[in-house]
Amino acid sequence: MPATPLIAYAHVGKSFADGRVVAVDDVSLEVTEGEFLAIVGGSGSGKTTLLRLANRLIEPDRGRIAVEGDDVSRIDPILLRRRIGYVFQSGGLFPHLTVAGNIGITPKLLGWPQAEIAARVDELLALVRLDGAHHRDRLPHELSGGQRQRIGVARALAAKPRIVLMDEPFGALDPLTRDALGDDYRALHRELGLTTVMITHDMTEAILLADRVAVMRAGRLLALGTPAELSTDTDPYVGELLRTPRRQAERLGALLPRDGAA
Ligand SMILES: Nc1ncnc2c1ncn2[C@@H]1O[C@H](COP(=O)(O)OP(=O)(O)OP(=O)(O)O)[C@@H](O)[C@H]1O
Repeated sequence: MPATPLIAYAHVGKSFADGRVVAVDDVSLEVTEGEFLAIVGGSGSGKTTLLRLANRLIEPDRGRIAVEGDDVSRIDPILLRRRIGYVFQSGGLFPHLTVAGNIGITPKLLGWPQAEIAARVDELLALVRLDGAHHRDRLPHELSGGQRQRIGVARALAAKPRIVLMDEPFGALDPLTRDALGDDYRALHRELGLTTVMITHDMTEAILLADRVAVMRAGRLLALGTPAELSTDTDPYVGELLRTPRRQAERLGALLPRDGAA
């Protein structure tokens, strides 16, 4: 018997503005355990809406969504969100809470003992490669953008979720930091056995990090597959999305010396 998908969308639809804006249009999609799925697509194609339907930050108009086999409409939204880590685009940290306060917020809400929370905060800081003694008591504005995103990841992992949703987590970072964080997160995903759904605008990032890529356009799921599968997709938009990273790599290859030294 095939394993139950950790997230399953079945014919899900969501409109805004009294039905005038169709954000998600009849999307069916299953995310399997241990999978890293990237959602790509242009601005306004419905990526964030699709992601937020999974943890009930947005409610669907049509269709059914199941998480770990349970229909989400029957799970209390607060309890559901404690089961699913969520990483916001800009870190989404509480500005008045320290790093430790931010990371420990869900365990605290879950009633973990203080000592256990403190130990978990240190463990998570080490996991996202930040020095605990240096960072634990800082406020978010005392951190760099990359450090804030690392704290955002640590906070999402605090209550040991099996599923992590990420909305353009590395989009606002410089390319080197973005690359390092992407690689580090991918390693965490594997080590911790997570199931991850990540929105990105960047097809190169999607190809490098994800097992499968979902392409959204005008609320529809246009294509879904491994990068190799998508590279043979006959849809012109998908073809163009896939060709862009290769074309850029070829242009860079032609412009830069082989060893990368200027
Ligand atoms: N709360 C809302 N009220 C009205 N319209 C909304 C709302 N949320 C989203 N939309 C609209 O739904 C469509 C899909 O939005 P969504 O944020 O899901 O797209 P996206 O692909 O994540 O875009 P981006 O990449 O720019 O973040 C857009 O046309 C957007 O304007």
